[in-house]
Amino acid sequence: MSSMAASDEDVSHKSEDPEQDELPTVPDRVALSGMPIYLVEKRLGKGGFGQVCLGRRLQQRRSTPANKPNKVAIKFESTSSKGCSNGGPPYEWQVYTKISGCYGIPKIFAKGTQAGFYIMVMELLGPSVWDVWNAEGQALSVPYVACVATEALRALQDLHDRGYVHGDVKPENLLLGAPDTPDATRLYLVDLGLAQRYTSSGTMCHLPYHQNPNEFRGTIRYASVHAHLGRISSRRDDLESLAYTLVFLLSGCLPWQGFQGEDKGYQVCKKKMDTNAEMLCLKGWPSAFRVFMEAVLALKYDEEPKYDAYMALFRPLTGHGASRPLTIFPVEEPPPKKVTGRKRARDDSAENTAAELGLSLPEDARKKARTGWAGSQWITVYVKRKPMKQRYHYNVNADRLTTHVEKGYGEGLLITAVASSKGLWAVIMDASAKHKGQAYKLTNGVFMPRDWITEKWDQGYYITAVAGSENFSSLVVMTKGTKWTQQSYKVDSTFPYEWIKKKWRENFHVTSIGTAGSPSTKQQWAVVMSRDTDFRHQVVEIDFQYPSEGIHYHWDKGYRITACGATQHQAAVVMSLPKRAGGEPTQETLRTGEFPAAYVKEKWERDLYIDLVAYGRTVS
Ligand SMILES: Nc1ncnc2c1ncn2[C@@H]1O[C@H](COP(=O)(O)OP(=O)(O)OP(=O)(O)O)[C@@H](O)[C@H]1O
Repeated sequence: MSSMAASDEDVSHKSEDPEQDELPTVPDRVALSGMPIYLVEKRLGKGGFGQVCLGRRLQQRRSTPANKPNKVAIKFESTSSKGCSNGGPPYEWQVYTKISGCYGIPKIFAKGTQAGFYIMVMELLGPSVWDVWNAEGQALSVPYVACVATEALRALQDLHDRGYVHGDVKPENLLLGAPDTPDATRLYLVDLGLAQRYTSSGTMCHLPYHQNPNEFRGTIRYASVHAHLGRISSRRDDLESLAYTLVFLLSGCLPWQGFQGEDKGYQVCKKKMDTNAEMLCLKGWPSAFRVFMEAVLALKYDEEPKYDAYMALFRPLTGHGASRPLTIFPVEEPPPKKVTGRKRARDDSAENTAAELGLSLPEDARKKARTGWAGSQWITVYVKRKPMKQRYHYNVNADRLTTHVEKGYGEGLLITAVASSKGLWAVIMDASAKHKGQAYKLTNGVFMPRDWITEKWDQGYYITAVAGSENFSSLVVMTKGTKWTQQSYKVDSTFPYEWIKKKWRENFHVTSIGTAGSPSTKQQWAVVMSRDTDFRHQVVEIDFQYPSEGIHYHWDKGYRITACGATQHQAAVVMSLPKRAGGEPTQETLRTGEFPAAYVKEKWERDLYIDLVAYGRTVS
């Protein structure tokens, strides 16, 4: 079973030296009911929670029944291991039972307990693709990697059809068959410790989308960006991990290797977002690898991957007949085309296959997919309201701010949203709130002026909007007469999701988000949470780009955006369900390079008013 966030940057990452291991001593023979006795011989491998040993049948038979072979692999997991759920057998057992017979998954002959171990007797396999990659000088040929691709895809297709995602696709979990057997060139997918259902077991419907930022499962090097961001697993995640695995096997490295430190996962995820398919797939490679990568990176949460089309991309690269490095799933193959100029024709065929199979992304979709460069934009959120007066000011210098705000106050307007871009301020004022008073503070180089905020809290004001600039100056707006009964805020260099979860349990909800700093300084988030709001439930969507997919998903479920903020690395959106169901306001969002002055007037004509504004990273 894999650890929660296994780090695997070291190339020589598996020690097989028994001197260095502190693993519990396993029995020297295994006798499970219905099975012959197996003598336990050398250790074949070990993982986070268990060890796998060779088992040799005590009384060997010349011809053995397929379900009681002479040699097996025996996986031992201590009954007190953390990997065993609620003191019961390892979770992986359940998964193996549910998916038995799946293509490319090793056979399980027996499961049982003996001498303080959960024991699983399984089909004996050979070295992993990682071992082969290492033995071959840390790079594998195109035909070899194309075979790995087709076989892994076929196995994943079957696994996904059974309602499971693997959750940890990587070279170490792709094993060849046992050496010196007819299966020695077959590929198997092992380690189902992180496998999860992505459909409900009863209805087989796709599980609803959800993001739990900070929750990570898998292996950092190969994990999908969605896994890094805590989105619940779906089929696209296995395919993204497979795409990274293929690049690793071909090139010998991935651009995000080498990050260290506490925020390694964050740095790796950011680098993945900053790297597009073209950057990963080197120029001389057949285009199938790039086309596959582009297609899987563009998959939606519940979209069914086009496995057959992906396999069709790689098949022509696997070689023919006996020259093929691995056995691949047999399909009727078209005769090889007669071509002149071999390399060029091969590349064209991948592009053509992609187009025929609907894999090529149209140019506009390509632009929306990971572009490989980070860009900041204005995010404005509009809400439908009864006609009212609204004013916006943008590119406002600190010296001019008071003049604009006091003028608005004179007209009976209050500040409802603020933002900062390139040292200048944006302020939205309108007549929507019927509050009893407002105060604001513009600081110079101090993000969130604690003393002033505390003083205003004592006078019955609550923070209703906040923004920060690159040099940590901040604009804090506090309003009197909200229904809230208590307020708390947190300033942190990473998005404080754990703190938010704790406060949710205390009946607080996020009511404002502000950010400050720049990539050259430290970036900071300020999240304000208030008690007794009108919200019933909240979710957070956070990404290294504007989290459109999550926003649309939650809009459909009745959630509306009620807070948003962005640093120059990430954008976060908080969406809420109101306590009173029904009547959710119409909401629209806009992302623009410049402040959307021209669009705002158009929106006003449709009674859509700016509700929230932020400036920060929206593009990857
Ligand atoms: N059927 C098998 N035949 C031969 N070797 C095997 C077999 N299954 C596993 N191994 C070897 O044992 C190692 C550990 O197996 P596995 O990944 O299933 O254990 P794990 O405890 O779940 O590991 P991890 O913590 O890395 O996820 C594998 O990397 C592989 O080298």
